[in-house]
Amino acid sequence: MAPAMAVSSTDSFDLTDFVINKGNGVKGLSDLGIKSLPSQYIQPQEALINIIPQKSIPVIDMSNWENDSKVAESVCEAAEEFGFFQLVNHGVPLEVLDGVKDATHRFFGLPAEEKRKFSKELSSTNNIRFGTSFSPDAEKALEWKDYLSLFYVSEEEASVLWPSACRDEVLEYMKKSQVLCTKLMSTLMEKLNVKEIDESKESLLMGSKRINLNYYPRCPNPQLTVGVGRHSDVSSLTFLLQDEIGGLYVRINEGKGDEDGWVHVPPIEGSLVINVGDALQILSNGRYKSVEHCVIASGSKNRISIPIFVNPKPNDVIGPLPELIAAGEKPKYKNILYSDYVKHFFRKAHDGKKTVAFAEISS
Ligand SMILES: CC(C)(COP(=O)(O)OP(=O)(O)OC[C@H]1O[C@@H](n2cnc3c(N)ncnc32)[C@H](O)[C@@H]1OP(=O)(O)O)[C@@H](O)C(=O)NCCC(=O)NCCSC(=O)/C=C/c1ccc(O)cc1
Ligand SMILES: O=C(O)CCC(=O)C(=O)O
Ligand SMILES: [Fe+2]
Repeated sequence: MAPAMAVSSTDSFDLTDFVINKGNGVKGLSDLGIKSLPSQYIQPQEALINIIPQKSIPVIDMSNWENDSKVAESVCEAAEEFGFFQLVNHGVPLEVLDGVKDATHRFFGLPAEEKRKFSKELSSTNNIRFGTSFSPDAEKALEWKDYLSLFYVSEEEASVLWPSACRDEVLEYMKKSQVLCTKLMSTLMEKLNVKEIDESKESLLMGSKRINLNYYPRCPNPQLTVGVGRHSDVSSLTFLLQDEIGGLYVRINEGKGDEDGWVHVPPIEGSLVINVGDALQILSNGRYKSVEHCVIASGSKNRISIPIFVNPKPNDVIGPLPELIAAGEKPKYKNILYSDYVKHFFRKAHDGKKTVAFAEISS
């Protein structure tokens, strides 16, 4: 449980009650105009990062996708080498991206009592969760982020249960990004000699979707905390839309001495950031790598981001694809029920790339 706290100026203030139970979130704290960071948000030194300013992740222009096979080649290379890249001219209309960003601001602008209706405690379904930090019960230090997480089941369910402040725009964004998703998955599979995405592959690669609306309000001491701690996603692929503020960092050359460090993912108007998640790392037997990333807090601006996590279905068993094993590869991962993998991820605080060890075959 997050420790009970006292804001230095108001000793009787119960932070857990205000932020978590009452649904004010860190946005509520920021809106109070607090001048210093409450102690619960102070992260240990190792959570803070060594930044390499001269390096970056690839930016790929997809305008020539149909006529130039080099574009698809760059996507596969970026997924193998970096696990993270940005796409421009990707075909998802810019109005749709703007629409979902506006809708995110609209949702977080609602009064706390309205947002709290979607909290774990009050929501009528586990498929919708408004919350703060990542896993407050498991964390030694809290993260400076509020979120709304929506697990997609059907249009019908969404139209009844999702918040009306953002529902239509979120659904439109999910729908309009589907073509891009299928294109990227087919290309990544072709490179592994998996020629056809049949029904069972479609399920493993993109059988379920979760979309998060993330809100990182202005923070009084941004360098002492994090927006999101170091983690890799448990998805197969993540499509991330960020606003113009910046703050997302990706780890490159993990474990390679001086080269090991973090690079910024600069906001590019109209772009989408794509990253490989643990499920695709496991399915590809390590060929595509999920990569650690984190978000630093901003001292001056309220930032939003909107990841679509494209995942296996919760009841799928994931493991290295049979085509790879048939071609003689030694499996690096066990077969594991995807929902068990995700529960393992959600049960602990963010801890870099450690989740994937849950599926590794020990040598
Ligand atoms: C196992 C799931 C996740 C939940 O199943 P459930 O048993 O019906 O639901 P529960 O509400 O009992 O959730 C179990 C636990 O998971 C956690 N959890 C349940 N959703 C959530 C939730 N959106 N948020 C953060 N905890 C949650 C939460 O800890 C919760 O415990 P508790 O708080 O005690 O109820 C199930 O939906 C499932 O298998 N989903 C598969 C598809 C899926 O969601 N994949 C995850 C893609 S998300 C991803 O790649 C990255 C996400 C991410 C997110 C935040 C970050 O900072 C960084 C990364
Ligand atoms: O806000 C961002 O840029 C990234 C968020 C993220 O990594 C996540 O939600 O998994
Ligand atoms: Fe992430």
